[in-house]
Amino acid sequence: MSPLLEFDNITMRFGGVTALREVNISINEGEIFALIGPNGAGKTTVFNVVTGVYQPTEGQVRFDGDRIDGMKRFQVTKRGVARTFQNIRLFHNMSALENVMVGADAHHKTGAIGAVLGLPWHRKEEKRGRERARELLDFVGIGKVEHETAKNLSYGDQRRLEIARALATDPKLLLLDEPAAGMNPAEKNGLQALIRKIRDDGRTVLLIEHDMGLVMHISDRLAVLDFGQKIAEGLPQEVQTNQKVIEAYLGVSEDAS
Ligand SMILES: Nc1ncnc2c1ncn2[C@@H]1O[C@H](COP(=O)(O)OP(=O)(O)OP(=O)(O)O)[C@@H](O)[C@H]1O
Repeated sequence: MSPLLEFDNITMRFGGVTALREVNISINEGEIFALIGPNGAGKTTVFNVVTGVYQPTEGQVRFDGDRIDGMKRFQVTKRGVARTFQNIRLFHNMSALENVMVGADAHHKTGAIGAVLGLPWHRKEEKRGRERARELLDFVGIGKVEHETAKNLSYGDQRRLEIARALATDPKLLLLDEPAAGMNPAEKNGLQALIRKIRDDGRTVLLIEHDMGLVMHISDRLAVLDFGQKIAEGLPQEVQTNQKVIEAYLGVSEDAS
């Protein structure tokens, strides 16, 4: 089986800063794959390279068999990649339902003209969009608050809403940037179940997460970045006992032992 996402020797430089150095990552369809590493290791840069925010300085990114490095963000979205952000980015004064409907707009066929003229095709599409948004809110477990303004939702529900909005583009690959940040233990358990449900629904999940309990529990495989380099990759139990990883996290230099 060919991988869904491949990072082939990716280097990303910002002036004098090398955020990623010759990184190779290969993620299979249907996996829950985690990216971990200390602050500033390059994790968010990986997301930004995948989603077309940055064009890598060197290397290629392949998604579903095609090169996507150099594509614009909306092109990458259309190919089937969606993401959430470290800091929640919702339309705070819109309802939960509206937030998800906006997320689905990337896939609508009729544009502004259809909306202004009230064309039947557009009305049909809007109705379908509303139904789909409802399904997604139910799927992530917040169907009951569809009319609630986003800013009035609990923190955990806002995170779920962000996920629903990302799912509205019907992605093959969902990127989650620190989805458990700021969650209490009950919310984290719920999130874990939701991530599994997303995978069981036929999607692939790539997540950045600092909560090691969650990562070790939920990931099929993970990769560890440190100062822009991949220092380890494998099953959770393999990575957990890897000496390089332990040193990166504890900040022990190689010649200190
Ligand atoms: N647009 C940019 N311009 C300059 N430097 C950048 C830019 N984006 C990232 N960097 C640098 O690249 C390095 C990696 O940053 P990145 O945000 O990817 O790390 P991270 O692992 O996501 O960190 P954190 O866990 O703190 O979010 C850092 O040194 C950062 O300052």
